[in-house]
Amino acid sequence: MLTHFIGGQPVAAGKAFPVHDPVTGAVVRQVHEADPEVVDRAVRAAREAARDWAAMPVGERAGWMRRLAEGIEARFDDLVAAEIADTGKPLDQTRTLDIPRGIANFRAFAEIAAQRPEDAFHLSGMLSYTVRRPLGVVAVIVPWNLPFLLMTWKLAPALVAGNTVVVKPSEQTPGSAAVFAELCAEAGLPPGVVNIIFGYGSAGQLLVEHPGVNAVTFTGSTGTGSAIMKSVADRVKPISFELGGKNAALVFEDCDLDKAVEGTVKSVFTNGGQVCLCTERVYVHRSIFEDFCARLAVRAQEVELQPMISAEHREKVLSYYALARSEGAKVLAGGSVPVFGDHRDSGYFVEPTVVTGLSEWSRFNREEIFGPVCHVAPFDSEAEAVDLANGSEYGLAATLWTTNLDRAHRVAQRLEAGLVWVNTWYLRDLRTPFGGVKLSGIGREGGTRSLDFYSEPTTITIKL
Ligand SMILES: NC(=O)c1ccc[n+]([C@@H]2O[C@H](COP(=O)([O-])OP(=O)(O)OC[C@H]3O[C@@H](n4cnc5c(N)ncnc54)[C@H](O)[C@@H]3O)[C@@H](O)[C@H]2O)c1
Ligand SMILES: O=C/C=C/C=C(\O)C(=O)O
Repeated sequence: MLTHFIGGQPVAAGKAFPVHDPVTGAVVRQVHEADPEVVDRAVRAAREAARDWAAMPVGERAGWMRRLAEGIEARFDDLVAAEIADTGKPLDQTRTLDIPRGIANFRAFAEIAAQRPEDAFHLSGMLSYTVRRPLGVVAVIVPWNLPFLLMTWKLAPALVAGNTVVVKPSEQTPGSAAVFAELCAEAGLPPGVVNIIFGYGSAGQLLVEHPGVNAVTFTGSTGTGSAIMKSVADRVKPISFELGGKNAALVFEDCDLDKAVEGTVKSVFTNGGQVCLCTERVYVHRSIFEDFCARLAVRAQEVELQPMISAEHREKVLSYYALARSEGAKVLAGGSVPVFGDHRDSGYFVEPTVVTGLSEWSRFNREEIFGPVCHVAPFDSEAEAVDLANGSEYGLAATLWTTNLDRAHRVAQRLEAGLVWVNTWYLRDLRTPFGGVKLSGIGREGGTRSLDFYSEPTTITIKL
C-alpha cells in the first residue's frame, strides 16, 4: 500500500484506492487517499521547513539538487519499474526519456540557479539592484502521461529557488513519486522540504485551496486548469499552467519526405499519443499529399502499441474514432481496438489511427483527443497552412517540415504556439521558455523563467 510522504516520514492515512496496470487492466497497487487532515498535515510540514530551506544559500540548495539527481541514478531501475507498472510505457522510452529527464531536470536547474545573475542598474546618484525571495509553499499538481518527467520538471526549479513543496501526483500514476519520496529520505533531504500526497482531483482541490499554500504549478487538462484558477482566485495565488494542446504539423512540398514521415510518426504516436506536445492535426502540401498519407498509414500500423492510461481514457479515444466516422472521415489506418489473443486484450489498447476528409470545424479537429491519432488535410499555399495551424483555440506546439531556411524562419515566427520544432520534434534545451498560449496555458517555465515564477524580486534603490 503506497503511503503519503510528509515531514520526511511515510504516512499511512486515508482510505485505499486502486491503480490499474493499463496493459492487462489488473490492479497493480493500492494507495492511501489524502483526506483534509492529511492535506493540512502536509502543508504544515512544508511551512515548518520553509524558513530554513529559504535561508540556505542557493549554492547549497544546488548541491541538494545534484544529490537528488544522484539518488535518481541510484534508484533508476526501481523508478523505471514503477513508471511502467502504472502506465504500460515501452521499456526503451522509460529508460531513455522518462526517468533520465528527472536526472537532467535536477542537474539543469542546479546550474541555472547557481549561475543566475541578478539585475543591477547604476544611474547618477543612485544604484538599484534586485534580490529574489522564494514564494514559500508551492502546490505541485501533475498528470499521468509523463509522471516522473513532469513532476521533476516542476520540483527542481521550485526547490532550488528556495520553496518547499507539496506534490499531488495523478491518481493514475503514483508509483514513481512514491519511489522518489524514498530517495529523498535516503539522501537525507531536510524533512518537510518535499511532501507527497496521493489522491484524486478532490485532494488536489483541497491542496490548492489551503491557506498555507502560496502558489500553484499545474500540468494537466485545460478544464482542470480552469477549475484551479477558480479555486485560487479569492486568494490571488500565483499560478503556472501547462495545459492541453491540439498541435499541428505543417509538411511543405520542399521537405525531406522520409524525415517528415518519420518525424510525424514520432510526433503523433509517441507515448500512445499521450503527450501534450503530440501532433493531432497534419497539414500537407497538396503536391505530396497522397504520397505522404500512404506512407504515414503504413507506418501507423508498424508503431509499437502503448495502452491508454485507463479504461475511461480508452473509451474517450474510441469515441473520437466513432465520431470521425460519423462526421464522414476516411480512415487510412486503424480506427478500432487491436486483438492480441493474450492478456493484453483485457488492457486499454487502441489502434494507432490516421483519418482524413473532415472539416476544420469538426469536433475531431477542434478538441484534444490525447491518443495515437491524427487527421491529415492538404493545403495549397504557405499562407493557407499558417492559417490552418493557427485556427485552433489551443497554442502549445507545432512542427514544421521544410528544407527552405527562409520559409522555416518565416512560418515559425507566424505560428500561434509556444513551441515550434523545425525538421524535428520534442528536442529540448531546458534553458528555453516552455509553455503554451490561448487554451494551452499561462506563463512559461524553463531556464530562468522557472526561477522567475518560483521567486519574487525586490528592487532595492540606494541614493549614492
Ligand atoms: N501542457 C503540458 O505540458 C501538459 C503535459 C501533460 C499533460 N497535459 C494535459 O493533461 C491532460 C491529461 O492529463 P490528466 O488527465 O491527468 O489531466 P487532469 O487535468 O485530469 O489531471 C491532472 C492533475 O490534476 C489533478 N486535478 C484534477 N482536478 C483537480 C482540481 N479541481 N483541483 C486540483 N487538482 C485537480 C488530478 O488529480 C491530476 O493530478 C491532457 O489534457 C494533456 O494535454 C498538458
Ligand atoms: O505532455 C506534455 C509534455 C511536457 C513536457 C515537458 O514539460 C518538458 O519536456 O519539459
